[in-house]
Amino acid sequence: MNACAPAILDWNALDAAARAAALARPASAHDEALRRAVARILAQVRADGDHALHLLTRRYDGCELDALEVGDDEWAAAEAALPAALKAAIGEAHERIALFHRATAPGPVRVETAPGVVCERVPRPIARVGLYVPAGSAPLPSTALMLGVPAQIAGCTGIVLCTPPRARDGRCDEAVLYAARLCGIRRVFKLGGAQAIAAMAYGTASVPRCDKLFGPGNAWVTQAKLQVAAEPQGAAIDMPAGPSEVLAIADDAADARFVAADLLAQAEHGPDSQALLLSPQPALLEAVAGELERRCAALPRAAIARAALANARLIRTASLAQAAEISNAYAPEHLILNVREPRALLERIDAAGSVFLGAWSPESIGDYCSGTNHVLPTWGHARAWSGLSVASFQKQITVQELSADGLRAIGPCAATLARAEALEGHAAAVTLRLAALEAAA
Ligand SMILES: NC(=O)c1ccc[n+]([C@@H]2O[C@H](COP(=O)([O-])OP(=O)(O)OC[C@H]3O[C@@H](n4cnc5c(N)ncnc54)[C@H](O)[C@@H]3O)[C@@H](O)[C@H]2O)c1
Ligand SMILES: N[C@H](CO)Cc1c[nH]c[nH+]1
Ligand SMILES: [Zn+2]
Repeated sequence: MNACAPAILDWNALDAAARAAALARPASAHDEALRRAVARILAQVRADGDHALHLLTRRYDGCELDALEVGDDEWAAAEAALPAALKAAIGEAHERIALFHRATAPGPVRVETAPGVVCERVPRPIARVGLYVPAGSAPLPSTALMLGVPAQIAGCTGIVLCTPPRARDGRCDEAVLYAARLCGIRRVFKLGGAQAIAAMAYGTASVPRCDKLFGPGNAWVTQAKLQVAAEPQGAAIDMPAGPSEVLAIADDAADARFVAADLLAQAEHGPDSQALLLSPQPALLEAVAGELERRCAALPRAAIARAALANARLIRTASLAQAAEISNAYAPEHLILNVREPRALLERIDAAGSVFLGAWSPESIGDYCSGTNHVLPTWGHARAWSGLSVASFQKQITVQELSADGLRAIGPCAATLARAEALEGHAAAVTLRLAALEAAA
């Protein structure tokens, strides 16, 4: 019996309820008990500031901190301790991520919409941004790059980063610190979970208050971000980036080992990760089930992957086109098109955080170093949200400038529309000037 591999479902034999169940996500980040517990943590930090942060860090991260902020000696020790090969890999990934993010950064736009009427859009960095780098089950220095690089390119000046400290020595992961420094980040706080989000949203004596919070995390982090964003005057958030998800579509050309490895790569993130495979090929589905079983057991994080595979689905579809339809309905964070003609299938895709085309584009490469961002919408939010980019760290301000001729040309249009809305004051701001121009002519 398969301890890891989920059963194979035939989509066209499922009724509507079974189909909905097959695409349902684990409700970890939206559980009512969690919601209440997170609200308590937020209130505690709001009321007691640093004192609450010390207490919550002792309770949830198992360490007693002298100072919440990483000091000079810890920065230096991290730099000294990191192996050269890891520093080089972080540097190499940084370069490619920066290359892609610079190329996709919005620049200023200027359009003359009528003679004498100039409209512009100018990007401005968000001043104070708060980045969250997960480190509960494993520190993720790659996430420090995915947050730090676009923040740096956007020109944000007040960057704060929070990441949970290690229980054994109360220090932050060395690679996270190294990646942060490479992105020009100088203020890192040893805080995790909902308390880190509260600290950055409200500010405390030690932690500066931020205008917008970024980064993925577990259910505590995601729920805390949703709650602070819903408060009046609360910090904005990037997106609800919760437990990792992958959906693969594969045909008979796919290597079952590659497909299974891609599913397990996301399953090992956490017990609430979700992995789906859609294929019209029963033989491939069977082979992937076998590979999942074999490979899951061999992973160091087998227990986590096994728990996540309880949420996994292997689904037989009538065709690749039907697989694309199901994928669009699910809107996965990561979509792998491991098929003979991935570009053709991509044409049918309209909702996914990031797409990986063909046999040689493993999802893990996007997690680390292809150049795209790995902070992506989960939970179906890819229907309406995009992954992080430089634009996420900016505001886009529009500007207009009219010459006298420009106002003469388009002023009557505005006055007519204003009167249609019974806003005579709006119309007067235009017609007064038009009259002044006529008088001066
Ligand atoms: N969507 C994305 O772009 C993306 C990217 C990377 C990682 N992820 C996800 O991020 C998550 C990382 O989770 P993690 O747990 O490893 O690290 P984490 O840093 O998100 O969470 C650890 C913190 O959770 C808090 N916590 C844990 N148990 C608690 C409890 N019982 N009560 C209150 N607080 C508690 C602690 O304060 C701890 O510091 C995974 O789910 C992974 O899938 C998503
Ligand atoms: N797959 C994660 C996003 O869902 C990102 C990540 C970081 N490290 C490895 N993977
Ligand atoms: Zn990953």
